[in-house]
Amino acid sequence: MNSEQPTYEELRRQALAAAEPRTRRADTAIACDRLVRIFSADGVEVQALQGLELAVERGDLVALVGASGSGKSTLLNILAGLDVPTAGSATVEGFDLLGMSAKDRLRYRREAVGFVWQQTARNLLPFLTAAQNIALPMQLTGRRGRGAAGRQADRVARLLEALEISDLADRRPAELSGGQQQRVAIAVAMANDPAVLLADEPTGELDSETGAAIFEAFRTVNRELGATVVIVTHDPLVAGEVRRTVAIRDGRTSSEVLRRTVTDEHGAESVSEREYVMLDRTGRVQLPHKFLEALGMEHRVAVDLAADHIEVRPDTAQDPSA
Ligand SMILES: Nc1ncnc2c1ncn2[C@@H]1O[C@H](COP(=O)(O)OP(=O)(O)OP(=O)(O)O)[C@@H](O)[C@H]1O
Repeated sequence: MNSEQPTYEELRRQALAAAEPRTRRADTAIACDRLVRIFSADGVEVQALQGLELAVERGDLVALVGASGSGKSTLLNILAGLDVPTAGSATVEGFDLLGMSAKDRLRYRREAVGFVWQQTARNLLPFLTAAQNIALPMQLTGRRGRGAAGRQADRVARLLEALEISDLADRRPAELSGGQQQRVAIAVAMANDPAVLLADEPTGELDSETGAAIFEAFRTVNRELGATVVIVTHDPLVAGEVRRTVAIRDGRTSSEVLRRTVTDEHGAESVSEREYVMLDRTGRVQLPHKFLEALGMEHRVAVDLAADHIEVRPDTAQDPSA
């Protein structure tokens, strides 16, 4: 470093002064830190999650994308309280998903999170009507006493209305289309007013038009009912519609796309998007394959500190032993 370049300490001071205040913990709905899930089957170990880090703010709507087998469903099952991680930490709305007692886990699954599956039939009981399916989770939490039945009926009506299915209240699942079933499923998942709604490929069995309408229903739930929503999807249309898309690669969060609406000087709105790669606590980043390929980078790269960024260059150094 020559004498005109700022020192590390000066850069650190400048960066701290310029940084936005960190998101307060109170605003975080989901926090996963170095999350590991190892499955053992027939003596073979599969590391489905390999130190995954993820923070989701309250009220956010996030899409999780990634190749088949990258760990998306494993993560969602853990967040749903259906599976327990091998190591690391995961907290959702103050519930510690590794340290919960069986009783707390049940309460967590019934009250703190809602879940929508891909298979429309899996979300609903076939012998109950839409309204009865929506009322069931409330009855299971066992809240009784004066006015409980009235409050439940009001909540069912409110959810039917929010999801625009009031006219389907008395139909059984077999009498509903796939898209209508998913709307009812979202209402069921929101019955106990959970803070977090999780969905695994909820539009996977639907045609693209119906899928877009269902995605709009998730938006409604996010906006009008205030739930933090995390959706696993393969659908690029869905992924392209949310403010934040998180990509998972090999059991870790690898990159993120953030979108925001910008208004130009003529008042015209457009969406600008920016891709970020994740930086973990040990300083590891997963650089995009296409960038590495373009510059033929592999194995070893040269890294330099500049005033406001870090430079990564192909390794052109001579091999000292050559
Ligand atoms: N119960 C299990 N037992 C053994 N291995 C498992 C189990 N569940 C998942 N795996 C393995 O963990 C890895 C991650 O699987 P996961 O289902 O989370 O991926 P995914 O990203 O959701 O894939 P897809 O998009 O195909 O659903 C895969 O290699 C999978 O085979």
